Amino acid sequence: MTIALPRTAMLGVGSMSGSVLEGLLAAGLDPTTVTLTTRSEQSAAAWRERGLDATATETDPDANREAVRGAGLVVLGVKPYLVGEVLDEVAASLHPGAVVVSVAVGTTLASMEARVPAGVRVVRALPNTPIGVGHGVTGVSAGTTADAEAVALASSVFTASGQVIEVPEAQLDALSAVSGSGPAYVFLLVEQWQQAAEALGFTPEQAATMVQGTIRGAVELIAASGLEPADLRRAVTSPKGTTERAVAVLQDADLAGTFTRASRAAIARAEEIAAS
Ligand SMILES: NC(=O)C1=CN([C@@H]2O[C@H](COP(=O)(O)OP(=O)(O)OC[C@H]3O[C@@H](n4cnc5c(N)ncnc54)[C@H](OP(=O)(O)O)[C@@H]3O)[C@@H](O)[C@H]2O)C=CC1
Ligand SMILES: O=C(O)[C@@H]1CCC=N1
Repeated sequence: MTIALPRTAMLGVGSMSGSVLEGLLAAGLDPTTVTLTTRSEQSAAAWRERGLDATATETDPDANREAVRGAGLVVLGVKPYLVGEVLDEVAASLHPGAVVVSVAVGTTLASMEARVPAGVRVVRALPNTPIGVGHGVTGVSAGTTADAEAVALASSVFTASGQVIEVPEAQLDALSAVSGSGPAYVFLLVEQWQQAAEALGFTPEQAATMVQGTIRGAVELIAASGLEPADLRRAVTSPKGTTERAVAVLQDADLAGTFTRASRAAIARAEEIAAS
């Protein structure tokens, strides 16, 4: 698939929107379509080395304003506390009818719409970093002035390299608590499981092969078989066998309750950010 976008400004291109950009480039986006800004010259230089047009605000205070001039699509990839500041900075330079997409958690559509001129359409997106390798999961919510065309354009940025779920904004913090933060939960599981394997006497390399290979294989098996995870689990768990004992220990840990508590903690933090 090759993706075409209107002239696009990406303001802030760190872990998250940098992964979005990687996904777009892998999907065939013409790099000359995009203008990037970062805070530091070091980050901008790293993108320029890859042939992209990138300017740092620390060397050019007009970088964000220049980037959005004439852009039909503006992607905000800065930390939540900077979204308002950056929008105030660029508002007067935004192209009438531009679509502004923020990937920030806890920064509401209302707070962004209040800062942009009439006619500028705002969309929120909550992607996750695997988008950089073609496996993103992104939640998208439309602002009050975002029409179907704006949502389709915003969504195309993320479907280029993964799946998109459109949800009302009221559900976006919860979606973020599942799939936005989710890669961190999986990386933690991998870390802890590899530690456990090493404690059984395996080398770090052997532990990584066993744990990461098993996770990849199991996820592929869910997708390829079309079966429910519970059915596949039962197929591994021989009655009176070894897995049964291990799974009983894991079930004692109340994983569902733990995931629910973890998600609620993330949602509470998103609400704190929105209120700040
Ligand atoms: N990380 C994740 O997995 C996810 C993050 N998000 C959201 O993504 C957003 C960014 O987070 P993340 O990518 O982790 O953060 P990073 O710190 O990795 O990236 C922030 C980027 O913003 C740049 N920046 C800072 N100030 C300015 C400015 N005034 N003008 C232009 N660029 C600026 C930074 O430049 P420099 O590199 O020079 O510092 C950097 O490129 C947050 O709002 C977060 O809520 C959403 C979902 C998942
Ligand atoms: O931790 C954070 O705040 C961001 C939002 C979701 C994932 N990372």
